[in-house]
Amino acid sequence: MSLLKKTILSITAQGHKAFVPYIMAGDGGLNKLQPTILKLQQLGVTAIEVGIPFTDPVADGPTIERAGERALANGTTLHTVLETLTSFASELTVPLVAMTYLNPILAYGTEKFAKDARAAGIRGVIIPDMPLEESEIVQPALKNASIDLVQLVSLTSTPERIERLTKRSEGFIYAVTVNGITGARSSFATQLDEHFKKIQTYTDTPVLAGFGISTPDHVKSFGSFCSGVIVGSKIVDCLVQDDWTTIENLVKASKTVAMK
Ligand SMILES: O=P(O)(O)OC[C@@H](O)[C@@H](O)c1c[nH]c2ccccc12
Repeated sequence: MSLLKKTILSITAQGHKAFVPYIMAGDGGLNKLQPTILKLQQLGVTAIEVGIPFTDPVADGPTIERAGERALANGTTLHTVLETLTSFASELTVPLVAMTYLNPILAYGTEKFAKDARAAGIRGVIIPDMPLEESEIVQPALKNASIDLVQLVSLTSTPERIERLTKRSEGFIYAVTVNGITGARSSFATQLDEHFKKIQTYTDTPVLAGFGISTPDHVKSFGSFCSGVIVGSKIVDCLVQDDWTTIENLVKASKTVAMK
């Protein structure tokens, strides 16, 4: 079993929920990356999703898009992100998951990417613009480096597709909670619990909810019917404002969820 999957399952076995913050590497400068990651792991997060800035982030809402623009403006590249992560990889106690579009990986070279990413502490990759049918482009190289390829399941996927994505997803299943792009939201569609429970019937790989989650109450309500949550835009905002209290309260909520 992969480290990522094992890590999440050990959290749920303790009666807690996984909490995976998303950060944009290079937002505020790459010298912020090490202190931010070390502080997040100290707060007890399960894994950290590290975004690689990209010029054409089609799945991203305004908060993450602007964070990416700031990171690109100060010269952040996939290369410099991996180099920075590698410089403190020995201090990592949680697995990192890279969120990147396909182009930067292809430009870097898939074999080299997999090897360097692994040395940087990356144990999973999310590539939102790469359809399942094309995963052969990167999967063999990732497999060689023991890096999971995490699949995104959308609300509008057909049941057959959901089953296929779920069975192929490694590490965890990224279940998207809304139709649309990333960004903090105040409310969600009803009956999402049925959708999430259905996804979990196909596999023992944990299902995590992401998109829009931005309050401790969201963390608790999604956590009541899946294995945990991913929080992006809200974390990115808090980091810009240096608001660690809000981040701490979100993490705490994942440790006090009651299963329905
Ligand atoms: O920002 P939100 O709504 O909290 O959603 C998480 C999301 O930002 C993060 O997982 C992510 C950032 N960019 C993505 C692109 C595709 C899928 C997921 C992502």
